[in-house]
Amino acid sequence: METKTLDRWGMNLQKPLIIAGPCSVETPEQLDRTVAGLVDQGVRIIRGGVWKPRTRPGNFEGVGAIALPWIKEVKEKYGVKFAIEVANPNHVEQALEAGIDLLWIGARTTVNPFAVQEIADSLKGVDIPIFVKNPVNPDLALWIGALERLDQAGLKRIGAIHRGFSNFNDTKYRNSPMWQLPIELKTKIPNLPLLNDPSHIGGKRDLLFDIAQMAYDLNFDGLIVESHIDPDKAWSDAAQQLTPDAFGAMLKSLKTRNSGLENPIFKHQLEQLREQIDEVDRELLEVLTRRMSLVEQVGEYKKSNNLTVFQIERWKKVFKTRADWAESMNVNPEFIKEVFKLIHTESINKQTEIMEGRKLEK
Ligand SMILES: O=C(O)C(=O)C[C@]1(C(=O)O)C=C[C@@H](O)C=C1
Repeated sequence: METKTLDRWGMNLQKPLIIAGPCSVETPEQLDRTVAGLVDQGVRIIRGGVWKPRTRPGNFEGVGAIALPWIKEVKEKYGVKFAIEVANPNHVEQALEAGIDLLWIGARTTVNPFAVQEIADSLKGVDIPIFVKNPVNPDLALWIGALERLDQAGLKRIGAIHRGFSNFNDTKYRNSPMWQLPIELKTKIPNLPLLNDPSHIGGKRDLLFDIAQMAYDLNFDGLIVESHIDPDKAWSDAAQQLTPDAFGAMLKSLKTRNSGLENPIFKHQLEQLREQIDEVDRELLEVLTRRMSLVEQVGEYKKSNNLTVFQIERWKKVFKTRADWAESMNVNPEFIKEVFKLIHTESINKQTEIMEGRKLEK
């Protein structure tokens, strides 16, 4: 898909692009005071939820279209641009009529191709920047699919927002970052502007800085952050919103990184290290190939002696010892466990092929 990098969006946008504002627009006063605070911190694009899709009914679901004139007012008063979430063509129509500058599609909408297509159709012929949040589930194809629907509708300024993924196992984050997914997205669509949403990943104020710094380290194009003039009294997402002052302080402490290799000395050192990594990776592959050849020999033995492919006692031992070895070598045992789970799955597949005398479908 074709999309323009941020510097070609024609709105004088620079990397890092910063969007901040309340989770929900609540009252004209709350909006005005929050925007005033954020403008003081140098923020030029404000976010604010008008329609809020919530997981369960009975929670505050946004004030709705009555917020649109309030938004118009702060836009004029402070000269800011405004971004809101749209979940259906009706929202799109009202947002465009109200002169909203940027749109985003939320995580609960991205999961539904029917809904995304309807939004894309309602935007045909309209030239407005639009961001797509990742779907709630870690499904890269669904995320890309939503971006492609907008691309096919003719939108040229499309971006993505990484807000983390639902994961019942994760106790630290509200939504697990699963950084490998935005990295894969960027690898597949390098031009795509990619923002990080530390508020929804963290769910708690004190986690935001580390998440945002990680995003900067990974060369994200910017941040979208929830900020409220009085976070503890916020009608939604109270625990994860920052005051404009706290947000300003966070922005100042974040370290931006260079993606290019301007310094020739550093470039040379990096190239040398990369050459060594190439070599080590080749060795790693050779070792894996050797291991797989042994596994295949075990497979032949199991076939002639009619033994099961999966040997639970041996597998438990392999799994435990490798994690212990990792610990003693100062390598993260959780990482090694994941590596060995993958290796074991491949062993099982290879031996099953040997047993059944046929290739398994990939
Ligand atoms: O020890 C075996 O029986 C093997 O086939 C090797 C191996 C492994 O990959 O380490 C593979 C499958 C078994 O479930 C256990 C271990």
